[in-house]
Amino acid sequence: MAELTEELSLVKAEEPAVAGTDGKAKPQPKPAAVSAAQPKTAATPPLDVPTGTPTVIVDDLHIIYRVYGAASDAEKGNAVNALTRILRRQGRPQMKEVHAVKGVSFVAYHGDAIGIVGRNGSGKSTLLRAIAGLLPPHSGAVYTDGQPSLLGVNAALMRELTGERNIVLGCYAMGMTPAEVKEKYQEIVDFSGIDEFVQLPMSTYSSGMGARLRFAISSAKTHDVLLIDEALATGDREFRKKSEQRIRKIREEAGTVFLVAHDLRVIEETCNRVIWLHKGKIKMDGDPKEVLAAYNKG
Ligand SMILES: Nc1ncnc2c1ncn2[C@@H]1O[C@H](COP(=O)(O)OP(=O)(O)OP(=O)(O)O)[C@@H](O)[C@H]1O
Repeated sequence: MAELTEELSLVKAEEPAVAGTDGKAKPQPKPAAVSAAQPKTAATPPLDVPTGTPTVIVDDLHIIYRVYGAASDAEKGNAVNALTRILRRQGRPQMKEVHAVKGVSFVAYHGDAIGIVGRNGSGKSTLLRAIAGLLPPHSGAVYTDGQPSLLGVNAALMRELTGERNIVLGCYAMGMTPAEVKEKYQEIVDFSGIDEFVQLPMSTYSSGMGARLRFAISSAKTHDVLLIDEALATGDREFRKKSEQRIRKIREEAGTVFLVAHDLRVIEETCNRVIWLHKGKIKMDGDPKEVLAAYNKG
């Protein structure tokens, strides 16, 4: 570990607070500046907020994916469609648009842990990626106070490297100094529970072990805005309990946490607020018990 830290001390962290993951948001205005531009409120206003100043403002956000070379069902290749296109002098269908987030607005505050629920394809991951600054809005805007860090199931740890190397690299990627990495190393190993596997390449880990290590690395640092996409879903009960405590600690240290998980228990145990997305729109936003009860009803 000591040699590794030394060896890597030459590596300069250029992108602080990336959570060992994949991105960084655009420059963000301070809450005082943005609070004046209060966005339209969500369908149902949150109940258990605010505990502090706004950290994230999502204002009438629309995200559209453009899939090139894709054809809609109506355009798919058959003789009639091909002939129609020839007669209309149109080329092959080139592009399909997927309107994944449709006019979403809400405000998150310091100390909020917000669960995002919704069916497959409702836009949860897209919304998180947009808050992290990884997807440009088609229209509308996202303002964040502080650096959002996205921890996703596919967070950029390297499978061919050992857990040890990934911990060190991940910590550097989050902007820690060599001394901080040394200090945090054992805590990360202990929290992840991967024990002696830390010396083996991550390609030998089960998906649960990989997810636990990613969460342990990312949460070793205090984040202004931590975005977690399903990372806790593969943990066992004991790990979920530990993660819950850590999320609480991040909230106490004045951060804001967003959590996407299909396991509603994780959301209920961890969050003080839940946003229900349906077909790219907010269907409900408020107290976890109320929103989850309505969501479960369908
Ligand atoms: N890279 C992409 N290119 C084109 N369309 C995409 C892309 N990523 C997501 N989509 C589409 O955007 C919509 C929202 O997807 P998204 O992954 O955000 O939903 P989700 O609620 O996170 O789903 P899940 O619960 O299955 O993870 C879906 O219709 C999906 O097919």
